[in-house]
Amino acid sequence: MTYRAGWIHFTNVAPILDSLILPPGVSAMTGVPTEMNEALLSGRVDIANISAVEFIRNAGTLEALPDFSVSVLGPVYSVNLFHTRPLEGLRRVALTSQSAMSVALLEVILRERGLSPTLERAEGDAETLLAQGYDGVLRIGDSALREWYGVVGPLTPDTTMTSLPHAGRGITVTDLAESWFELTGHPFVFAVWAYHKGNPPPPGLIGAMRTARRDGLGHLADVAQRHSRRLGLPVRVVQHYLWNFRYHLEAPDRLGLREFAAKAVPGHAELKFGPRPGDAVTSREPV
Ligand SMILES: C=C(O[C@@H]1C=C(C(=O)O)C=C[C@H]1O)C(=O)O
Repeated sequence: MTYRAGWIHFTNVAPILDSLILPPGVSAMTGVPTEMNEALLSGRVDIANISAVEFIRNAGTLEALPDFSVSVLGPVYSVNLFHTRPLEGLRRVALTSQSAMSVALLEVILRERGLSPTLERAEGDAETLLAQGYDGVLRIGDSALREWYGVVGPLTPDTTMTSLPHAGRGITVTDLAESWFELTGHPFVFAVWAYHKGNPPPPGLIGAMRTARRDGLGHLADVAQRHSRRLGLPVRVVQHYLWNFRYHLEAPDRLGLREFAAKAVPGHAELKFGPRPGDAVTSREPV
């Protein structure tokens, strides 16, 4: 029987997915985070990189690969609240329906600051929605990265990219992963690769994913070059964006994930991960 994989195909997963060669017996489809969350939970796919908050909410039935994540320590550049008033003055915030994780993260950040603006689902780019009367717009993924650069760019050759939140054109960009770091000092885990307990991916798929990640991270300049053309962004911006991610769900990432789980989904079931590379079950796989 075919094992069905579902991939969120944002640029931040390119260092893993671009050179992935699926082993025989594995199929793949792609979509935005909320589509992949739904596809995994409804059983239309067997494994997917899903919003970490859905993994936490469904921890009773799901398990995650032990060494794969989309995480950052500090700014992420592509999970952004674009706003025209200070956070304390926000009244109406538009939320993208593509994302579960960023909405849950925004709720935690607002709650920690004692803020409770009206949150509404609304689609469109940040500047259009701001012009329509929203004073905050939450955006994720490639379009959020492009819109961030549209607000703060162009970077000059001596600009460093380490001082968010950024502002420009009357708009402030609050990077939610940076807000999380300021709040907790932990990395923020956006995605994990989850599957239903009892239905783990074939070892050949996990091995192929590890090989692809090693290849992608080893050739990051090429990945950045390719995607900078597609995104219409300078190569150095895309390269910085990509090398800033943490793809291995290491101990600090797990700490951040657990901290987020405690804040966002109190009473959740224990988070379960598959065997780590080197454990008996996967010891035949390349690491
Ligand atoms: C950092 C990002 O992470 C993605 C954002 C997700 C979400 O918002 O639900 C889910 C998976 C991540 O890969 C991004 O795409 O901007």
